[in-house]
Amino acid sequence: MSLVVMATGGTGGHIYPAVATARELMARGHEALLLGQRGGMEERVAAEQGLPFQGVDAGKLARSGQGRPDPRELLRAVRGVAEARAFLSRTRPGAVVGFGGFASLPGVLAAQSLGLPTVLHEQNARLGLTQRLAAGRARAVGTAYPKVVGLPEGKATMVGMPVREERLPRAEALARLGLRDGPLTLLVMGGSQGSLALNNAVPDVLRGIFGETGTSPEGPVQVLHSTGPRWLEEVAPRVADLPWYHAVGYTDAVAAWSASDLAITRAGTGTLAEAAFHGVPLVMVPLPESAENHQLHNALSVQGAGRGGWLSNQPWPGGWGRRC
Ligand SMILES: CC(=O)N[C@H]1[C@@H](OP(=O)(O)OP(=O)(O)OC[C@H]2O[C@@H](n3ccc(=O)[nH]c3=O)[C@H](O)[C@@H]2O)O[C@H](CO)[C@@H](O)[C@@H]1O
Repeated sequence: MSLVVMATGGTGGHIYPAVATARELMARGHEALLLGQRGGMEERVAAEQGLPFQGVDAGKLARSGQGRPDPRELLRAVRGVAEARAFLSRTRPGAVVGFGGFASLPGVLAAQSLGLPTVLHEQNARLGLTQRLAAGRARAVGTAYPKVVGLPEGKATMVGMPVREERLPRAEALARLGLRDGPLTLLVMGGSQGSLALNNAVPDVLRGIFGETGTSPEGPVQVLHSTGPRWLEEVAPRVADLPWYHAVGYTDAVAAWSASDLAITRAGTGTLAEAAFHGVPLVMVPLPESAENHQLHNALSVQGAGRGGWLSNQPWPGGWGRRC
C-alpha cells in the first residue's frame, strides 16, 4: 500500500477524473489524496466526496500567444511549488498523478524536483500548457483520446477518461432533482463553470419550441439547466414563468445524467465521457475560446460515436464508441 497524490484543480474537467482515480486506487488498497489550490473548487469537491485534501498556492501561467504571464500569478505558482515540495518531502508518496490545469502544476513540478515518480493524465485532444511543461520528465502520460495533438509519439498510452461510475434509477434521480417522472427530460449543462452562450440562447429557443406549457409532439417536456453558480441570478428570472424549466446554479451530475433523455452541452471531456457512460445523446456546442480550440477537437472525436458511447477506464476499441 502506498500513498498516491492527485495534483488537480481549477475546473471540474480536471477535478472529477482525479476523484474517480483516487476512488479506484483506494478500492485497490492504496491511500490517495487530492492536492490543489487552497480555497479552489477542488477543496470543496474533495470535502463533498469525502477525500483528503492538501491545499497549496497556485498561479495561472499565461498561455502562449496571450502575452506575458502576470508576475503576481507567477509568484503564486512559485510559492505553490515550494509549499508542495514541503508537503511531498514530508509524506514521500509513491507517485504523483497530474491531471492538468494551473492548480496541478505545483504538485507535479515539486514531485519532479524531488525525483518522485510522476504520471500525467491529459483529458483533451490537445496537450494543455501545464502538461506540456511536465511531460518531458513524467514516467508516462495517459490520454483520454486516441490521438493527442502536441504529444511526442511513443510517450502516450490511451487509458480513457476516468468517470464517476455511479448510476441512479431514473425515478430516484428525478426525485432527488425535484423533477417530475413522465416528461421527456432535457439537460442543459455548460460545464463546471456554466456557459454564457448557452445561458443566453437556450431559454428563449426552448420557450419558442415548447411554448408556455412545455409541450412537444411526443408529450410534455421538462428542462434542467445548470447555469454555473455565477449566472443563476441572471437566468432564473427569464424562466420564472415556465413551470417546466428548472434553472439551478450547479447540479448533482450523477443524478442529472441518470434522469436525462437528451442534453445540450459544451464539449469538455468530462461532460462527453459522462454522457457516454450514462448513454445520453448530446447536442454539443464546443467552447470556441477553449485553449487552442481543443473542445472542437474533442467534439469532432466523438461525433457519430452513437448513443451509448464508450466505457470509462478502458481503451476505446476501434476509436470511439462502444454501442450499448
Ligand atoms: C473553461 C475551461 O477551462 N474549460 C475546460 C474545463 O471545462 P469543464 O470543467 O467545464 O469541463 P468538463 O466538461 O470536462 O467537466 C465538467 C464537470 O463538471 C461537472 N458538473 C458540471 C455542471 C454541474 O452543474 N455539475 C457538475 O457536477 C460535470 O459532471 C463534469 O464532471 O475542462 C475541460 C476538460 O479539461 C476542458 O475541455 C474545458 O475547456
